[in-house]
Amino acid sequence: MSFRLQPQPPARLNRCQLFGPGSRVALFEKMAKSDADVINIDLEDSVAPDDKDNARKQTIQAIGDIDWGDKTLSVRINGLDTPYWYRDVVNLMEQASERLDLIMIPKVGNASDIYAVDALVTAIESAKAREKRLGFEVIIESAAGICHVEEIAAASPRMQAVSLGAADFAASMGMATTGIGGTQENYYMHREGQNYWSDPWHWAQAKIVAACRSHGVLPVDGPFGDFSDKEGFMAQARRSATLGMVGKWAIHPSQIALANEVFSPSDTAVTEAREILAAMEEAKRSGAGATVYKGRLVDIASIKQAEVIVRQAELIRT
Ligand SMILES: CC(=O)SCCNC(=O)CCNC(=O)[C@H](O)C(C)(C)COP(=O)(O)OP(=O)(O)OC[C@H]1O[C@@H](n2cnc3c(N)ncnc32)[C@H](O)[C@@H]1OP(=O)(O)O
Ligand SMILES: O=CC(=O)O
Ligand SMILES: [Mg+2]
Repeated sequence: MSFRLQPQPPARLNRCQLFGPGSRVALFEKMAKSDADVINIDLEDSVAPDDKDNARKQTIQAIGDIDWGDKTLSVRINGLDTPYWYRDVVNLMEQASERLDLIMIPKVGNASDIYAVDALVTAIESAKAREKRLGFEVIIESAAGICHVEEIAAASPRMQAVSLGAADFAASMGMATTGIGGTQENYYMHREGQNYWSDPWHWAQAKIVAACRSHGVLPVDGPFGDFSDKEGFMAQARRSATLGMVGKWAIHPSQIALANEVFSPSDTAVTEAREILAAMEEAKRSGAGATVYKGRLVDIASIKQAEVIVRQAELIRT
């Protein structure tokens, strides 16, 4: 127990982050018109090395030219282990319009990675008299990243969100799979002739959620590679939402509606949350700390649970 209150994460929607390569300009308008809350233009792994300069130029142009509406606009820069990242940051900060909201830093391993990017961004922001403070989101996708996730979440006041990147994470951990997220064929318990599939991503997700919630940062589930498997995507997203994550990436437009559905509380859930708050108000008036709602215990902790759902519903409505 701590006397410090848990900080609130940024009050913005992050149900779906739609990715598209910075080298595919034809996708930008489609991304802008989509129903995703966050747009991630990628300069990293979906862009071939020979295309990096061109993708960066096109991305900078599109940030200013395209009407991105009220979406959160983010660019994924290259990793700090490449020769590209500093040029990504310098050119974005010197040349892109202030419409840019966030940069996403991939493959972060510790708080010093964030510190290095923060130092560069802060210097350019000041030199160029940029008025809007750029935010950061990062991907946890390595063994080092998951070991240091708490210091990473706390590394800068610019930090807004942390995603789990299942593909690189699996590679870094030496996991025996080429799948990106979801159920893994060989990860099961066996009992009395039956196999029961378990969730290999669970512990990493729970660790990310705890680090984010401790430091007022949004926890997000990353990519689900098989975009033909809608049920698999939904199952993965529902598990993430149940653990406390606020959204999931879409690597194809067919995944946007699925993510929005899972990460928007249903009308029934919102009605129930409001009824719990009303029941607790009534209990408080009669001097009780606990009461019964639909045959089950609700108490002061239930108020906080219900408030999470009501707050989310209000964000969607505004
Ligand atoms: C592990 C990681 O790091 S994941 C993050 C990095 N990866 C990415 O950014 C990849 C993002 N996704 C893509 O590049 C593409 O969706 C691909 C390569 C997977 C598939 O692309 P395509 O073969 O063009 O897909 P498909 O033919 O099914 O597209 C259907 C429609 O959706 C459009 N579309 C495809 N991808 C996107 C996208 N990311 N955003 C918006 N629209 C898109 C297509 O232009 C097409 O539009 P049309 O009907 O007007 O012609
Ligand atoms: O960058 C994302 C991943 O899954 O790797
Ligand atoms: Mg990755």
